[in-house]
Amino acid sequence: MRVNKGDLVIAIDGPAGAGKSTIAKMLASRLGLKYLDTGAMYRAIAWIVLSSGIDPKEQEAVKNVLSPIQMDIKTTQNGQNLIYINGKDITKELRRPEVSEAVSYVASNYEVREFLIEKQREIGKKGSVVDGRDIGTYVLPDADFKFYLTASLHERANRRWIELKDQGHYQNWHSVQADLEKRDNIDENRELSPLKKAEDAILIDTTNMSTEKVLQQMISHIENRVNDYGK
Ligand SMILES: Nc1ncnc2c1ncn2[C@@H]1O[C@H](COP(=O)(O)OP(=O)(O)OP(=O)(O)O)[C@@H](O)[C@H]1O
Ligand SMILES: Nc1ccn([C@@H]2O[C@H](COP(=O)(O)O)[C@@H](O)[C@H]2O)c(=O)n1
Repeated sequence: MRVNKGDLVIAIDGPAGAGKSTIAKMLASRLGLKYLDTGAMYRAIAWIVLSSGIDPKEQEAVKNVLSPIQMDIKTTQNGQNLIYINGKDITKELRRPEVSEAVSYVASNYEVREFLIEKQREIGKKGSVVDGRDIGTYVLPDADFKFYLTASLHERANRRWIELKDQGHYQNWHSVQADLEKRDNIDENRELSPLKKAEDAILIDTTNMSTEKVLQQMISHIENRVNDYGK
């Protein structure tokens, strides 16, 4: 384990809508670590693919969008990651339904993963909470703490439906559930670093837990191990 508390690396993985980014942001803020949302990075590539009129399933065409891209990530005061492509902030585009629909196809592309994973390792290697699908298994396998957050599909669909409604996007509840299920299915079955719980990750089923309770459970685990280590 990294000796300095400020250097800790914490990986959070799990299926879509499990609460990873909500919890990762809260944890980073409580522990004074930086937060990295790797899903936003894949979404940014998916947005570029769509904006270029490319079919997200066209592997060859998708990889060609990468070479002219300069991706920069900044973090706001409230912990949100802002994604800049060639100097332009595209963050508000990333949660569009068409991006959500395309992103898992784009994320199955070998070159896309290589391109982003190199950046993720560089940013996440010290003092960070990183959320995604393959952080504990592949991106940062030597993370000090690994958590795998999940919740029932029904509960995740409820949460996402409420979130969209609060943002003024009224979507059919069944289509929200179907989107999550489809994305999980592609993410779990792709060849390169699929969505999977790392063997040494702590599984937390958040179906009936508040965000505060999830956070408390994670913090107690971290503090117990950090304190034991210091003895
Ligand atoms: N324990 C919880 N109880 C109730 N609502 C929650 C809980 N955790 C997260 N939420 C809510 O569920 C929604 C989805 O959470 P969040 O975006 O953090 O999930 P995610 O795993 O990062 O999703 P994705 O992988 O799709 O980006 C948000 O509206 C969030 O406020
Ligand atoms: N480490 C990761 C993170 C994300 N993905 C892909 O991006 C999609 C969007 O992620 P969100 O967390 O923003 O929902 C996700 O469904 C994956 O296809 C990934 O492959 N690896």
